[in-house]
Parts: sequence; structure tokens; C-alpha cells
Amino acid sequence: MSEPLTGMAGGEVPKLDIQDLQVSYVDRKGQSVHAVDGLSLTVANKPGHGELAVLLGPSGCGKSTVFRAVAGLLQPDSGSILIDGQPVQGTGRDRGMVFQSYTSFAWLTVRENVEYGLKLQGVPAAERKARSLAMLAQVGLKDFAEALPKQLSGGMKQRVAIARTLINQPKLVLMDEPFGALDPQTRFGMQSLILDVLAKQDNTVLFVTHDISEAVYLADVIFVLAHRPTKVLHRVEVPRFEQRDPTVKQSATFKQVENHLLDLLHSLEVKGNVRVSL
Ligand SMILES: Nc1ncnc2c1ncn2[C@@H]1O[C@H](COP(=O)(O)OP(=O)(O)OP(=O)(O)O)[C@@H](O)[C@H]1O
Repeated sequence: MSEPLTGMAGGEVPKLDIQDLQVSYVDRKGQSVHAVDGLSLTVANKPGHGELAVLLGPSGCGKSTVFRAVAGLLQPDSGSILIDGQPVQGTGRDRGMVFQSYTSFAWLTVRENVEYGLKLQGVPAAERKARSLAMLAQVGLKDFAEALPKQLSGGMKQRVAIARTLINQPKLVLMDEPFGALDPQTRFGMQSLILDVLAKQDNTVLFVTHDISEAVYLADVIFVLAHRPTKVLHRVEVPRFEQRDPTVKQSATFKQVENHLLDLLHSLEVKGNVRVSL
């Protein structure tokens, strides 16, 4: 199931193209520490059905560092990051981010939070309202449009964060352990919701997790990262499951992909740090 690391036909411009990325941090002693060393990966541009690419690896391997570099939140030492062939230079509206911690404006209603980006872009109020209500309906929160964030559960707050990101129609959605703080049942519900919403939105997603089951359930393609300093070790294509509901996790194909990933991670001797939630 492991594939060549690009998975691209010649001549196509990928949605995301990372080549020979190097990132280092300065530690407390003032020493330079390599977090990412020569990482390359590409995520294909698939109009009509956005690709969901997962970065999977043990805690501390550098997933968030790659994520932040793609988001433009940190400056790599060297290497290139292209989105639709254009180099990333700092943060930009072409990328939308969802993090594990919920960030919303406490004094704004759910709808006003979702509309906020459109307001900054000068979109007229009536259009903002219509678009935010449609987006909230997609994430199952239409009835909570006028509620304040403090009235919502953790899963609902994360749905607001997803709606607020997707309404801006980013070319690339970046999600860093977005469901990591949720209980298992809510987490599974959110995984199914994100697949439903993305199927309608045509977004390409880069999704960071250390949960193998979550990776297999969500991904079209999984990049398995090695220990720090990280580089991609394997690219694993995940078969399209006909249905994505709780039963799919019990299917032979699902188990086969999980076992394949476990074997890969075993071979890297990192399984102990990776969550396996079967
Ligand atoms: N600001 C920083 N200063 C120094 N070292 C850092 C900094 N941020 C990250 N690192 C180090 O870089 C390495 C990669 O960290 P990163 O957060 O990218 O890993 P991760 O795979 O996302 O981990 P986790 O799954 O635990 O979030 C780690 O060894 C970490 O200690």
C-alpha cells in the first residue's frame, strides 16, 4: 500500500508541494535543534473531491512544525512550500486553520463568529448572514446561531471553528489535532461530520494526528513521519470506503490499512508513542 512519495502524474501542479524542508529551533541552551530535516511531500489537486492528507507520527516528531510552516506561522531555514504553485510567504487567506483548542470571540454570537472573516473582507451584512446560516446548517448548528460560545459543548465549539474556517473557502484547510480534546464518541461524530462537510465543500485538507484509526477513517492519503528530525518515510494511499460509519472500522480493509500502518510504525520503533484507538 505504500506508494512513491509524490503520487502525482507528471506535469500536474499539486495543491501542496513541499520540497526539502528544513526547520530548526533554538533550544533553552541556545543550541540549534533540527526539528524537520529534508522533508518532501506533495498533495494532489483533485477538483471535484478535495484530497484529505494526514500527517501521522509520534508525539514530538515534528508534525506541528510542518503544519506551522505550511500555515506561514514560522519561517523555514530552507526548502520550498508551494500552494497551487505559489510560494508560501507568511500567513494568508488561502489557508484556513483549525486547532485543538477552540478559539472564538466570547462576546460574539455563534453566527457573528462564523461571519467574522467575511466582515473583514467587506462582504455585505445580508450576504454574510445567509452564508453563515448555510454553513452553520452544514455543521448542524443552525439552531444555535444566536447563542454565545459559552453556551456550547466542546464538540459544538469545534463545529463553530470548522464553520468559521470553511466559510472563507480556503484553498487549503489545515487541521492540527482538531478533535484531540474531545471524548471518543464526540470525536467520532466530528470525524464523520468533517467528511460530510468536506464532501460538499471540495476542500483540500492537511490533517495532523497521532491516532491511527482517525487517520485511516479520514484520509485519502497518509504521510508517515519519522522521529525528529522528521522527514516523510512512507506515503500510504487509503482505499475509499463505500460508507464511513462506525461499521467501517470493523471491516477487513480498514483493519488491513491499520495493520499496515502499525507495521510501518513498528519498523520505525515508534508505535509506543502513537495512539491506537481501535
Ligand atoms: N518553539 C520551540 N522551541 C524549541 N523546540 C521546539 C519548539 N517547538 C517544537 N520544538 C521541538 O521540535 C520537535 C517537533 O515538535 P512538534 O511540536 O512539531 O512535534 P509534534 O509531532 O507536532 O508533537 P505533538 O504530537 O506532541 O504535538 C520536538 O522535539 C519539540 O520539542
